[in-house]
Amino acid sequence: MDAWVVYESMFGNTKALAEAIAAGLAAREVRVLEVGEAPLVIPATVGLLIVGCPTHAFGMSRASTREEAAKEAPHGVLSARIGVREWFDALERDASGTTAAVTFDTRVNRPRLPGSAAAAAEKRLKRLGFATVARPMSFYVHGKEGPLVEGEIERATEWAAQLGTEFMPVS
Ligand SMILES: Cc1cc2nc3c(=O)[nH]c(=O)nc-3n(C[C@H](O)[C@H](O)[C@H](O)COP(=O)(O)O)c2cc1C
Repeated sequence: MDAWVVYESMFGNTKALAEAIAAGLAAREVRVLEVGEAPLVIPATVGLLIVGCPTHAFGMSRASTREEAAKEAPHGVLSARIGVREWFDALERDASGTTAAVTFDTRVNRPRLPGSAAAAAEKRLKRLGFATVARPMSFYVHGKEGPLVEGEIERATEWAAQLGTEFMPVS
């Protein structure tokens, strides 16, 4: 079984976590895919789908929030074409209902700021028939453009290692 890590990222923080998560799943077949490049059908060989996105306006990004982000990125944003929301709009349902799926997001490190793109993404995956198997996870950045709060890369690697042990045991 393979694992896919599909991410959306404007300034690179969510991408860095996606790569850390792939590292945490070491010894398994892992593909890291930018959401604009991610296929619209998840092959049956994928046993674990991990989807990550930045929190924008208390939820998943929209074209308007990505445009806002682009204004603050003179060299352009990484996910310039679509976000996870639009990918879900086009993604084929999981007919088997057995593909394990987990979501994560990035959010600013401000106490009591509500809203999590990962929680919204989990709901969409459930409606698409995926078997959401772990609670949505948030990782924190210092400001809109980052950087990541110290220790978040390591926390992401450890989180992925636990997911791997639980849902993709290496025989
Ligand atoms: C338009 C816009 C709206 C945002 N809204 C929120 C928000 O509601 N809550 C939050 O915690 N962070 C918010 N942020 C900060 C993003 O979560 C942050 O930019 C992101 O986590 C950085 O990850 P990235 O580099 O992968 O894009 C917002 C950022 C932008 C650009």
